[in-house]
Formats: sequence, structure tokens, C-alpha cells
Amino acid sequence: MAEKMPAIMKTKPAYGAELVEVDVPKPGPGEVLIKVLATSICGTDLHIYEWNEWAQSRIKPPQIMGHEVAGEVIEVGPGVDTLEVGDYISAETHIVCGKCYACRHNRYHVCQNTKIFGVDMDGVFAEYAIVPAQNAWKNPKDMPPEYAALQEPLGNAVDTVLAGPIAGRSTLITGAGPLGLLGIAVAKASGAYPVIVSEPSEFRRELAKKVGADYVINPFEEDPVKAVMDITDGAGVEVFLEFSGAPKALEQGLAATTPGGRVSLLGLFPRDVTVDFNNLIIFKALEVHGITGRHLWETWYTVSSLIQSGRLNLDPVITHKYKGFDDFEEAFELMKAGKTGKVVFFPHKG
Ligand SMILES: NC(=O)C1=CN([C@@H]2O[C@H](COP(=O)(O)OP(=O)(O)OC[C@H]3O[C@@H](n4cnc5c(N)ncnc54)[C@H](O)[C@@H]3O)[C@@H](O)[C@H]2O)C=CC1
Ligand SMILES: CC(=O)[C@H](N)C(=O)O
Ligand SMILES: [Zn+2]
Ligand SMILES: [Zn+2]
Repeated sequence: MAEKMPAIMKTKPAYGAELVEVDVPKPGPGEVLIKVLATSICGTDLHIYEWNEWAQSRIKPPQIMGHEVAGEVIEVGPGVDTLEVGDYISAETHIVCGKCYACRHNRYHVCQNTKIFGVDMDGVFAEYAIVPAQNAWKNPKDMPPEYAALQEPLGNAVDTVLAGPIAGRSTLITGAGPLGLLGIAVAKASGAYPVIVSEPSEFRRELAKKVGADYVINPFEEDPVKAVMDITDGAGVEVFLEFSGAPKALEQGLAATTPGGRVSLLGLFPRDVTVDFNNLIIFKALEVHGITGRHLWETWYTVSSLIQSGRLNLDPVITHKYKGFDDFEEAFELMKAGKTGKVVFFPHKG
């Protein structure tokens, strides 16, 4: 195996990233080295690429980017007895402590000492990468690597959609970015109907329909609340799933939710948000869930089963595939322009 490898690295505290040659890492105690078979771009990677305020407050360049991955174990570090060479794995990105109040209440997804790989340490946008053995998830051998890499964001979508009953429920999804598209796939696979999607990008509304949305709305051209009321004969939706991070979408979604309905909030807002709590939440007795990360490890079992069931319509979600990293800047710029669903890199050109 080569001693050097290409990697997409945040080399300096500024816009963009660089494709650089770095040493192939060695696994330390409790770590494995994987050959990266597929790795996909997350919205968080875009924040790091663009070097927004959050990224400036959290990322310490130089650092290899990326955290959505599928790979083959090629070397096992000292003390690792749960994995062996040849295992086909993906990785939970939250490295949790197991000791804090949250972890001791089985709430690992909100561990108070969470470290995230690809965010707080070198990630997986490379030909080889280090994964903590405690974060490895073993994949069935026949799962396509591009699906296996998507399990991490699919976990966010599963926790959002399945935070309450969904089968047979009318559902509004605001935001059909990569995560919203995965949310549509999970909602449809789980029996939601109708699935109504509010999304201003025409490109992404078309993707939403391909994934299985029953109705799509352009919130910049028509009132989504009125559209939802027309579709639901004035009742509103039973379930509102927020995947946009847009304050207006939040307000519209709450107004479109039927009294007593359920709300799951995954989208991250750019700033503090003002909401009419009395009339949009309290007097409607809405059930509201904040969603983050993935429940460890039950969400991974659910995601893997959903993929293996064949009921998740993932192919329309994966809009761009790249062999190697040479065109990574094109990939990031297309994603920034909202002209993609999920973007997947296959690092090895052979
Ligand atoms: N809570 C968590 O653990 C995580 C949260 N996130 C957040 O989830 C959200 C979705 O992630 P991505 O799909 O990657 O984001 P994205 O930014 O690619 O997609 C957001 C979509 O919302 C659409 N949108 C904008 N204004 C809208 C409006 N008024 N009504 C309806 N749609 C509107 C945009 O056109 C875009 O397609 C982001 O805010 C991201 O930061 C992502 C990962 C984990
Ligand atoms: C930080 C991330 O983007 C990651 N997908 C997560 O679920 O926390
Ligand atoms: Zn992510
Ligand atoms: Zn903890």
C-alpha cells in the first residue's frame, strides 16, 4: 500500500479547501485504518468549506474533512477486538464519553462531551482514514458503498421522521435538501400519506417528486399553509418535519400542523428565531421534538434494515458521483448552489 494518499484538507482558516498529498495514517490504540470505498458530503462539510461563523468557532486547520463513510478495515490498532481486517464498515460520527449524565441515561446522541470526527479531528475525505473502533458499524457485504455511506445522515432523517407515529399520517416536510430528501424517502417507506413538501428550489422539488413526494409546494410562490389546508380539507397535517433551517418555514409548518399534531425539528437556524408560542404551539397542544445526531445504536439498526428492505428510494437522492477527488471543488460549488442532492466520492480510481 502507498505511504502517501490524496486528501481533501481544510488547510487554512479561509474559504475553500485543498487536495493535498498526506501520509497514510497508522491506527493507534482502539482505532482501525480503513480503505475508504465511498464518502459523501454533508451540509456541515459545506459550512466548513465556506468557513462560516460556526466553522470558524469550531474547526482547527489543517484538518482532513468529511465524516460520512463506508470502508474496509485494512489494519487494526492495539487493543481492538471487535473488528478484523476485511470488515466492511461505516461509522457513527459522534464519539461519546460514556461517563456523563446524558450517556449514563442512555442518551448518547446528546453526550455532553461529544467529539465529532471530520469536525474535531481528521475525517474521511481521503483514500484511507482512521476510525475509532467504538464508532464502527458493520455493514452487510452486499450493501452498495454509496448507500452504506449515507447511513449517517439517514440516521438523522430516521430520528426526525420516526420520533412519533407516521404510518398513514398526513405529513409536511419543509426543505428538500439532502436531508429533507432522505426524510421523504423514510416517510414514504414508513407509510406516511400524503407527504407534502415545501421547497423553493425547482431542482429540489423535482428531486422530491422522484423520491416519492405526493405534493410539492413552492413557498416563494404560494402560501404553503393554504396549500396544506386545501390538501387536508382544512384539518392541517398530523406530522410536521422541519428540514430547512428557515425561520419562515418553521412558522408556516407550525401553522399548517393540526391541533394535537407532532413536530420534529432537525434544521439548524442561522440565528435566534421568534415564534408565536401561545397560538402556534401551546393552544394547539403540539408535541415538539428537537432532533440531533442518531440514537446509539438503535437508529443504525433501523437505517440498515430500511436500506435492506429495498423500500428506501435512495437513487434519486444521490445526484452526483465522483471517482477520485480531482473535481471536489466543482462538487462543493454545485452543492453550495443547491444544484445537488447527495454527492458521493469514490476515492479509489481503480
Ligand atoms: N440537528 C442535526 O443533528 C443536524 C441538522 N442538520 C441541519 O439540517 C438542515 C438540512 O440539512 P441539508 O439538507 O444538508 O441542508 P440544505 O441547506 O442543503 O437544505 C435546506 C433546504 O431548505 C430549503 N429552504 C430554504 N428556505 C426554505 C423555506 N422557507 N421553506 C422550505 N424550504 C426552504 C433550501 O432551498 C434547501 O433546499 C440544515 O439546516 C442542517 O444544518 C444537518 C445535520 C445534522
Ligand atoms: C455534525 C454533522 O454534520 C453530523 N452529520 C451529525 O449528525 O452530527
Ligand atoms: Zn454531517
Ligand atoms: Zn457522554
